[in-house]
Amino acid sequence: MITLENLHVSIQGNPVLEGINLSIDDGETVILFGPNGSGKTTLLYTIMGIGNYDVTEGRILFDGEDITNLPVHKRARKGIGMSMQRPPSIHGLKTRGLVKMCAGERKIDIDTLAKKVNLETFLDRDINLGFSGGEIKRSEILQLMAQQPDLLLFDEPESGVDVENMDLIGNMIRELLEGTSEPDAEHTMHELMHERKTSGLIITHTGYILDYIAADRGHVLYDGHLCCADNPKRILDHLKKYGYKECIRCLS
Ligand SMILES: Nc1ncnc2c1ncn2[C@@H]1O[C@H](COP(=O)(O)OP(=O)(O)OP(=O)(O)O)[C@@H](O)[C@H]1O
Repeated sequence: MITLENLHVSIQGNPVLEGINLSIDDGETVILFGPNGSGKTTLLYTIMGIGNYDVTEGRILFDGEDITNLPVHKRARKGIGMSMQRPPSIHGLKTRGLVKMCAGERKIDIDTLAKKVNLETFLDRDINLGFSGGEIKRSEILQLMAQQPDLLLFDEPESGVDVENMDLIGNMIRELLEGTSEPDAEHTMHELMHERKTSGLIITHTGYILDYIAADRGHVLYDGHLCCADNPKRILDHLKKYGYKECIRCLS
């Protein structure tokens, strides 16, 4: 699905990511931990192609194609979608309009989708304008439900979300990653899981999202370097017990 090869990224001449190697296969979900300022958001934005991030070395392959220099809309069309930590408000663009744009050529029932995330009364409001933290996250999920990307990037889906909204958002993220298929006469659940193509890369500090999804692998991004590859719940337990300072020992 996606491969990052020796990715070096700078912001205004300052190196932020230094030699990231990461592969995410079809249907795989990867969790990214890391202290504040370690470069996690930079990594997701660089994959999505948003902002002024300079890839100074290395490349990004999506389904085998080099997308390192593609603009964001082309990456979105190829099947990459992102939920930002703090998406901007857009004056003059209604939520309904943006959701429609996200769907592209796909036929969707916007009102029915909006109902699933309790946003049916928000469709005619300017995107994110005056939305609460939880409403912004639900709006991001709604856009992804319309887009149906093959690779989902989530930047801290739990931030600013209360427990009830976390339940809704967690379940919707699981649905986006794992689909809604139920086993039937022809397909076992095991077969359905292996037919799954949607992949995910999810940044989390708290790990709450791990209560909702079956993540395959976790990594820690420390000071622009990727370290640690393990079961994400085990990484989280270690981080709670020993903090990020232990990561320095793995890097050295
Ligand atoms: N537009 C920018 N201009 C200058 N520096 C930036 C810019 N964006 C990010 N940085 C810097 O790059 C570094 C990595 O930031 P990034 O947001 O990727 O970290 P993060 O790991 O996502 O942090 P957090 O967990 O706090 O969200 C930080 O030192 C940040 O200040």
